[in-house]
Amino acid sequence: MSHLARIAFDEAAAILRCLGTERRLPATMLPLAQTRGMVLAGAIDAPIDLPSFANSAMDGYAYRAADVSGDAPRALRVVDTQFAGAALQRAVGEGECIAIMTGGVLPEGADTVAIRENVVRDGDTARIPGGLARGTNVRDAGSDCRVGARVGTAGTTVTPALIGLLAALGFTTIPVYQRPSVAVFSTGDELKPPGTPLAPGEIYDSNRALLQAALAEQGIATLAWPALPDDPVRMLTALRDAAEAYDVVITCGGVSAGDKDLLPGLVAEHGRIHFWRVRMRPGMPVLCGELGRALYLGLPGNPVSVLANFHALVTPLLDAMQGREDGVAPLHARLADPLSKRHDRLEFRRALLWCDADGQLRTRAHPATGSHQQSGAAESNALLRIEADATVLPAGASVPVYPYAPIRPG
Ligand SMILES: Nc1nc2c(c(=O)[nH]1)N[C@H]1C(S)=C(S)[C@@H](COP(=O)(O)OP(=O)(O)OC[C@H]3O[C@@H](n4cnc5c(N)ncnc54)[C@H](O)[C@@H]3O)O[C@H]1N2
Ligand code: MOO
Repeated sequence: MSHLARIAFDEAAAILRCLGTERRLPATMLPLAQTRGMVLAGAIDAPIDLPSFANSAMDGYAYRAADVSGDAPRALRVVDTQFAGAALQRAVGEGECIAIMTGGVLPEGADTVAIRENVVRDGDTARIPGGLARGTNVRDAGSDCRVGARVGTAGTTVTPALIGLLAALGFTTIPVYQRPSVAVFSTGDELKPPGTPLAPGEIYDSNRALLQAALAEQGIATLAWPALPDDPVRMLTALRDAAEAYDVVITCGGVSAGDKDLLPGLVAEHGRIHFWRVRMRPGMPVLCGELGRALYLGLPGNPVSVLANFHALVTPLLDAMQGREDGVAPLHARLADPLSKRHDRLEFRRALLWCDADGQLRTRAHPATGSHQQSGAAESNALLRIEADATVLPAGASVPVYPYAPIRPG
């Protein structure tokens, strides 16, 4: 087998970004409501001013500021009512005002709105308070964004707030990169689906559920295949089928040094290996290659290795395939306690990440370091990156952290 072996983590991440960029998925126009979490495939400029007309920010009375100069109130004649959604009714002349509702078009001539609660209405007259600056409670045309302004940039993630803005601008469809299709397989004779009885030596397949949930968070739905047995013919048949139909095939288990760790040999013989084993912990035995038309990633079977490999390597690959430029980047947090490590691999340690009362991000490594210890992962919310050459880190040191669950106040 000629392939890269035991490479540095950053080299593996760079290879995956490169493979993902080479396999960038096509752009497509999709209805706005379907695009949350996807990546914009082109720049978007505002086709109109927003708001497109000057309007009232409050329910009240629109008038000319020049008519109520000084601090004394003045009675103005109410000549009309302007509702939101109605075309402009009539102009405001000298000594006049128009009752107006929030969002109503600002009548011609008017430049200021006094809120209803501060106005004394008596039949056809309204006593407007003095002292309001011209323009008070008026939302000018283009005060949100101007026609032609760049409101979306290619490579950025579509958020609910952006969807709202684009809807306000009248868009019904936008260009986004397609999401990759991903097939997920767990492998191992010892695996049983949760909910079924276990024979001695058997365990529940938890990696498939973990991977499916992690992919679902990224908007990628996966099929639930039964776990593959450690049988080369059945493995190869299933993986080849998946490789015909999916952009990425992910397996977990069977990539280390055991007698039944068959995947490196199968991929070398029937596909191509880019690299096998990365100097990281956990997740060291990870395998990356190609099968048929699909990219292939073989994650090790230990559940925390799956979690670390998924966030550190799979996500950047999927991001690159979608042209995402605002994806995974570490935050920096201060260590609450000192940390030490005795090996020379880069380590992703499960950690608690929180924000203290001073607005400082803080982190504390979870004591669990075994890659089978899932409770430590479920209790944590971030992966703390400890560089390969670091042995001791003092309390207060700034460290990169990758959140994988919500950050709460401390
Ligand atoms: N002699 C060596 N032994 C091991 C090495 C090594 O380099 N030399 N590497 C160790 C490391 S590090 C890891 S990580 C594991 C990875 O091994 P595999 O990828 O071959 O995975 P398996 O042996 O199939 O499984 C490992 C472990 O995880 C459990 N497992 C597997 N699949 C699932 C699943 N879907 N859900 C829950 N748990 C699963 C499996 O039962 C094993 O306990 O190898 C070390 N050994
Ligand atoms: O590298 Mo393995 O993933 O530590 O347990």
